[in-house]
Amino acid sequence: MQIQMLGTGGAFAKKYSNNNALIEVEGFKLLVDCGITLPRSLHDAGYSFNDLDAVLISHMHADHVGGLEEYAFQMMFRYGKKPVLYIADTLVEPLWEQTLRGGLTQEPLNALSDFFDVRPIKEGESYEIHPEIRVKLIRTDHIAGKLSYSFLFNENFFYSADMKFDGGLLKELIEDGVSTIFHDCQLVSPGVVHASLDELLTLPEDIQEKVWLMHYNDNMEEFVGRTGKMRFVEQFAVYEIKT
Ligand SMILES: Nc1ccn([C@@H]2O[C@@H]3COP(=O)(O)O[C@H]3[C@H]2O)c(=O)n1
Ligand SMILES: [Zn+2]
Ligand SMILES: [Zn+2]
Repeated sequence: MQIQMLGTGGAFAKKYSNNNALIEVEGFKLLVDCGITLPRSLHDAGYSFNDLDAVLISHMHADHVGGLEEYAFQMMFRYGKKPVLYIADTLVEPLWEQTLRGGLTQEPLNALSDFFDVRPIKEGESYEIHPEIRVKLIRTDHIAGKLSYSFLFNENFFYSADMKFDGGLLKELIEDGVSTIFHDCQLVSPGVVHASLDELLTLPEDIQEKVWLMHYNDNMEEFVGRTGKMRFVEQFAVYEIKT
């Protein structure tokens, strides 16, 4: 599968767009998270919302869901379609009640399912999004009292939601055959609600070799050469992931 980051920035980054991605297999395009800057970054990458086949959501922060209102409106009023939305079953209600309802509600439209073809998925179960794209949600720790789910694609590509450092999970994933990890990274410690670079540098080198850093702040260039064996993912570059 191919992955192109439409943005690689942290929530407050201005040089880099929100940390959202496009996964593509055989022409099928899966958007991974849809933040505030996504409508612009999707356009800059040469795509329209109508080019997307589905969206997958990790958690309720605006850099991950803030572009969904425009996605819904464009699909309804410009293209006359309901986009397919994969989301944890536990986040379906919060996405509507706490995030989208204010902007999208209009008589007689007053439910998430009026705008999206909602496909709720359960943590820990494998789902086929496309014959060549399977996803499993792994609940990972981000903010107290807030659910957040990282993604395991095709049993061997781990894409972190925003998450605190969890070295035990990363070691387990590698033991289970994961060969590529895209991980959020707070460059300056403490990480607080993200994995910090210092924490990620405590990983053994054979794991670091498999780690690509994303969701970074505008000072990323100061850290080039200071990330051990880990590499930065670059906005708009296309990466081929062997799965
Ligand atoms: N307890 C919190 C909550 C949030 N934040 C910051 O707000 C951002 C929201 O998007 P994010 O990408 O999860 O990153 C969060 C922190 O920068 C934070 O630093 N501490
Ligand atoms: Zn974020
Ligand atoms: Zn977050």
